[in-house]
Amino acid sequence: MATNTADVLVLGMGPGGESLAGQLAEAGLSVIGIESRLVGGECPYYGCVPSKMMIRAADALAEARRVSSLAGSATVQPDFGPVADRIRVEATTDWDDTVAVERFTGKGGQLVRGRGEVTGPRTIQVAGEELTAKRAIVLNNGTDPAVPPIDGLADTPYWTNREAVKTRVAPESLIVLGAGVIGLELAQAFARFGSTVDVVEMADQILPPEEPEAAEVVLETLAAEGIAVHTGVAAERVEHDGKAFTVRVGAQTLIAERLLVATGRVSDLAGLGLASIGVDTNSRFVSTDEYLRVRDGVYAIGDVTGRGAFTHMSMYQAAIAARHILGEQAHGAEYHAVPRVTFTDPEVGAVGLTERQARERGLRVHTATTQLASSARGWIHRAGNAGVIKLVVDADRGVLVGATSAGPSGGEMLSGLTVAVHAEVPVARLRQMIYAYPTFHRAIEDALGRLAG
Ligand SMILES: Cc1cc2nc3c(=O)[nH]c(=O)nc-3n(C[C@H](O)[C@H](O)[C@H](O)COP(=O)(O)OP(=O)(O)OC[C@H]3O[C@@H](n4cnc5c(N)ncnc54)[C@H](O)[C@@H]3O)c2cc1C
Ligand SMILES: NC(=O)c1ccc[n+]([C@@H]2O[C@H](COP(=O)([O-])OP(=O)(O)OC[C@H]3O[C@@H](n4cnc5c(N)ncnc54)[C@H](O)[C@@H]3O)[C@@H](O)[C@H]2O)c1
Repeated sequence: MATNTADVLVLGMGPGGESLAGQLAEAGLSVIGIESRLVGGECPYYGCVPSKMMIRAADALAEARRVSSLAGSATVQPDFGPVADRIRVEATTDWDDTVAVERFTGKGGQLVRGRGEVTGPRTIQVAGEELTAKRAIVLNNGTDPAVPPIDGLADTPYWTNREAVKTRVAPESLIVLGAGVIGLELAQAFARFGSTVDVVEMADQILPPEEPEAAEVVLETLAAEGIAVHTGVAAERVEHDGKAFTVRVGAQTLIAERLLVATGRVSDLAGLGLASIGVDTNSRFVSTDEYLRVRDGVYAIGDVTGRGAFTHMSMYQAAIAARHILGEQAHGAEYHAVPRVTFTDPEVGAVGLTERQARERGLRVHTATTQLASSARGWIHRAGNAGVIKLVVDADRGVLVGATSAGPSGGEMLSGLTVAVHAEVPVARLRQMIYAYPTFHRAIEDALGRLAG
């Protein structure tokens, strides 16, 4: 068996792995990146970027449909072709990672293509070769779509996000399993292109981890756009007759041209060989310390750490781990102000704890909510003004520990709230700030005024 040695081995080149490997190579370390599919990972080829291109186009259609209530008339004839072209040509170069590979090798890195398996604290086996790390190995293997064991499903040509972003046309009809982030973002985007959409969610609330008030405003908009959302029910059987899917959900039978499975993600820790370094492979995630160390000389970054499956988390952790590997002064990772945005319309921006999470932690909690539609800007905006701001305060410390901004630009509105939660700015100081008129974010001042104390 051939051997190859480098300072650092990076297993999986998702957004964090690619970034870390590049930083270390530029700093002069020898780095081998190991990637079985595409350098850059899920986000640029199957995730964030293509889905947001779909959403950008779908939002343009929705805005055009709002013209009639504001500015005369507009005729809307959706065509998914330009979106499919943009995804293929601009976003993914037809799912070819040559540019990303050259970016990495241009910094001095070496790429080994193949499925790697950890065989010890310093060794990874890939493509018949045993690679050895002199300084560290970094795990950035990410996740794959989870497919629930629903009777009949495995034998059908269902979509996950990976097939959905490759479609050339919006299906006539679509059933989506899972009303989480992926399910809802894609359900609304396709519906705006003319697909008839049913969403099936096992939990009683859509976007289960988020505030119920935010889920409610999203649900109202989805319903107004004709999307049928079935909550608190599970699909019991799936069939495909060569043309259409039939999904049995309780007493109902749903039929559609396509079925999208968006029921969460999984990582195969056992298949990755992590038992060889003492990781519990029955667990969903790999635990790390504040410098992203699993153990001495082994780091993990990204979705597999279970700290939030977001590109910004993977990149944040990559920067900390890279500094630590280089022996530079590094701040440890903090997770009290993790921002996240669901890019539905209304967008749901959220940071830190929800009210439920804060109460589960035993905090004495005050909350306040305000509806965007009744703010000055919301009233002016009119069509598409649904939204809510919710603040969660640790009453004993007088600081925000969580906040949600659902509405038009809910993700952009989040920035001020993220600063407040991250820096633990006292609520008393936030009340003394000036909020520009008439912005959506001025509604934060209204919510602060509604807080007790
Ligand atoms: C549809 C969709 C939309 C999304 N939208 C957003 C968004 O808007 N904003 C956001 O922040 N996040 C979004 N995400 C999440 C985001 O894509 C991930 O959090 C992000 O990709 C970070 O993942 P990662 O770095 O852990 O690894 P990944 O991107 O999952 O990459 C891991 C890489 O490791 C490789 N790999 C795995 N095992 C091995 C092995 N044994 N050997 C070799 N290579 C291996 C894989 O092939 C893959 O390329 C979205 C995800 C999806 C699916
Ligand atoms: N905008 C973004 O930042 C963005 C976008 C997409 C994905 N992501 C990341 O990717 C992760 C995965 O997304 P996801 O939407 O697949 O997972 P998710 O965990 O967000 O949602 C999955 C949903 O499916 C439901 N579910 C599970 N099994 C089911 C079943 N058998 N029938 C019906 N419903 C079922 C769950 O209750 C849950 O609501 C997210 O957690 C997020 O971190 C982020």
